Amino acid sequence: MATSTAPLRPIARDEVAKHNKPGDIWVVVDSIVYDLSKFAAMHPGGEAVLLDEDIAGKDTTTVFFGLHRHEVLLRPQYARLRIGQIQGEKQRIRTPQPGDLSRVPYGEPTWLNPAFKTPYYNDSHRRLQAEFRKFVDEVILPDALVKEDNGKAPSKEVEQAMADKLVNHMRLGPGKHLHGLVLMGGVKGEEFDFFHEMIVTQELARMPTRGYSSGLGTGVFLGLSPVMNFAKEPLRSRVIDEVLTGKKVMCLAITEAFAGSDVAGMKCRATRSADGKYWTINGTKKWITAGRYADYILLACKTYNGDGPDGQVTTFLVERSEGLETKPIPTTYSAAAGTAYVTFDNVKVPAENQIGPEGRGLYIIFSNFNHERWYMCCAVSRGARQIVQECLLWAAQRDVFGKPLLAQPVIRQKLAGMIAKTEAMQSWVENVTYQMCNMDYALQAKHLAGPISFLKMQITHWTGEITDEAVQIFGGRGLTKTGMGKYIEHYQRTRKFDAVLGGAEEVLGDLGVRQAMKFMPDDQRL
Ligand code: HEM
Repeated sequence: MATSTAPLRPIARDEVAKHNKPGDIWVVVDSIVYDLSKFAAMHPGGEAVLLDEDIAGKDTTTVFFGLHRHEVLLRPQYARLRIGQIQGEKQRIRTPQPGDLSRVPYGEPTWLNPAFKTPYYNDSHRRLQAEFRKFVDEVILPDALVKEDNGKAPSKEVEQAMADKLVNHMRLGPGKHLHGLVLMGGVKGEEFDFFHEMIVTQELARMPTRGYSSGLGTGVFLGLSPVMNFAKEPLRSRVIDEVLTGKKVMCLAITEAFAGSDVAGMKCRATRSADGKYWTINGTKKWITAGRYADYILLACKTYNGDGPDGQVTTFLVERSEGLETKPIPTTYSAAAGTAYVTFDNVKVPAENQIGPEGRGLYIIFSNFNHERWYMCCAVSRGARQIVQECLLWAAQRDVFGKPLLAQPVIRQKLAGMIAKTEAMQSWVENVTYQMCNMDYALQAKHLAGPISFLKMQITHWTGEITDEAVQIFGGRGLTKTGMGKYIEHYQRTRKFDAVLGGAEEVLGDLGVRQAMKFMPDDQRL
């Protein structure tokens, strides 16, 4: 679709050519004639470049797309510069519409390419994907782009719209909480499987707004799962309802300055009151995503004076109350992620807010780790595909040394490696997702902890390599927060989050091998 359907005045190229001097500059971009006479003095790229003899009065389409993203032309303030269209010509460059599938090669996983077959996805997956993509493009993305820049929390309207569309329900994954519900695309809650969940995750991961996306509802599936599986009534139903309907925001607080991957090394502590009616919490938590604006914290800390031995890890639902403070931590992510340093200073928590049995906190936390890591694999592998797409488009539209960048064998070589890794990641994620669909929780815990560890380790490693190559392809633009390479800069700045969070690459590799050794037959020798 063209950038505008409004009829424009037909103008001859000869007429354009006459406007080529200071105070009188016209140019052509994709058949549209722009009058830059007044704008030239305000042009972010300077006035001089527009007065160049190859620019003023000329067709500048190739030069323009070597220097600007297409979206520049769509900004209302620049759309006003249009004065006509070259006689008999049409716009060639389409403006993507909400919900569109990418037509860039490898811009979508193969199951969304009509030429390819898939054993994993059926019509209900396709319906969900189509409706959810449109929803993301129309409702979430505009808010995400603004908030990623200004560092503010996701807007309440977006959170409410997501809740109304049952997105929070879907992000929790398949389960009884979906039964009886009709989800986007008319998908019945009962038929919702891990591929549906993967679609929701991957569609969200298309947004080039990683801080915002992290802050947006991540706490729902990180923090709410333990409440759903281990909390007692009536707390359980109240909190589930409030979080799923968007009334309250939740986060998960495990890591500390004292304990990252070494979860058992935490120092935050809860001491039981003599009458057993409440716990008093003291300590700190660090790198808590969405912590800045969370109403509820699912906290893991060590317990004392309880029924079991002192120093065991127990989980609690902590509500905002006296003595609880959340301070922003500046990270390479946008502040929209709400990353917080949390301090507990004699915070009183009622005994009924204990989640699960005393001393079983590590089990409760670990029980969600496979799902959390698999979620990250789905998201990161989809983000990598966005990087590949940016690079393919850039390499095709950018001219250097008189030819498109793509004409350089070294660039094609880089793209080949990036594409191959992206396809391998998606295929592996789909394979693991298929196993998840066909194993109950116990079998997943037994058989998939290792493969998911390797999957995450390899996906974040490859995505790191893909991002590095992307920066080489974009050059200085890949290090610049605005303009052509802004999304590459964004990914290269934030990519380490995935390699560290949810289990560092090294820890996961080690875990994967140790899990594999559990299955090593003792009756085999070389
Ligand atoms: C419709 C006409 C044009 C508009 C609305 C426009 C707008 C802009 C904007 C908004 C930027 C800031 C960077 C960005 O947001 O991408 C920019 C940068 C720039 N523009 Fe234009 N521009 C126009 C035409 C041209 C043309 C014909 C040239 C030809 C030389 C040009 C050369 C540049 C350069 C060299 C930069 C700096 C790029 C960089 O920093 O990498 N612009 N322009």
